[in-house]
Amino acid sequence: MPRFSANLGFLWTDRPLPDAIRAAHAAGFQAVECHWPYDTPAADVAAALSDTGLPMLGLNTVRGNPGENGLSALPGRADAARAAIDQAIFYGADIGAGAAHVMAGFAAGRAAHDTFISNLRYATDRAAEHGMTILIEPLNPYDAPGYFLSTSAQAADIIADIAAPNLKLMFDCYHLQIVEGDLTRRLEALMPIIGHIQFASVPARGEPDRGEVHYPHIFAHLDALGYAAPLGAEYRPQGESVEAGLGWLSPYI
Ligand SMILES: O=C(O)[C@@H](O)C(=O)CO
Ligand SMILES: [Mg+2]
Repeated sequence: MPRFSANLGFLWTDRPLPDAIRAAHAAGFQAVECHWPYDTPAADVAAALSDTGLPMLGLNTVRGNPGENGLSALPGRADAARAAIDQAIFYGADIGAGAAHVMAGFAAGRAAHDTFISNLRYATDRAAEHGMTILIEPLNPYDAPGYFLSTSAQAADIIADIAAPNLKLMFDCYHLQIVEGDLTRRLEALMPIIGHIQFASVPARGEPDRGEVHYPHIFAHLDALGYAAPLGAEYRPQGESVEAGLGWLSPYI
């Protein structure tokens, strides 16, 4: 049976993060994940995770200055990128998070590639000290025009190049349906390097029971492939509340 993680960067954003964790638990999610939890004391997050028994699957490195979307592929910004990596890993270790998503940023070209590789080597080494995984995520060019990492092939090449056992692909079905499609075969092919899977309807990025992707098929197929980790519900609720749109979850709890 598929299991699900509530992405608290998009779900229950109307309340403090510890309360969002409790709401996810009450709704039947089996894990949570977040984007940028840094304004909340780690002890408060850890307490909510302990109270509910939910694991925190991951968090993101900070985006950087206004208008930026990550720092790790930006030439000349290694100090800031590595501070962001350290912050994510230390905060993640304090709350028992399994992974940190290292955000590349808006950049292109050889220097950006080399910078990203260098910062990812740093990140995988630091994360290994805490038993954590580093994730990289291709983003679609409608939501993130100019983002350095935009295809699964580019991510796979980087992962092969670095060859660290704790560097994995964040396969966001929403982004990759837009960029590449063929989700069923692509999930199968990339399974050896996938560290986390996220989903949302396409194109609206809402609940998964609408739009151009038939997620019951994707969820069942992943289950049949033996993928047992919780799948990340990273969507913007389209209705009155998160709870009002959770009909898609009920067959699984
Ligand atoms: O898909 C996304 O946008 C997120 O997973 C993320 O971490 C970058 O904003
Ligand atoms: Mg995502």
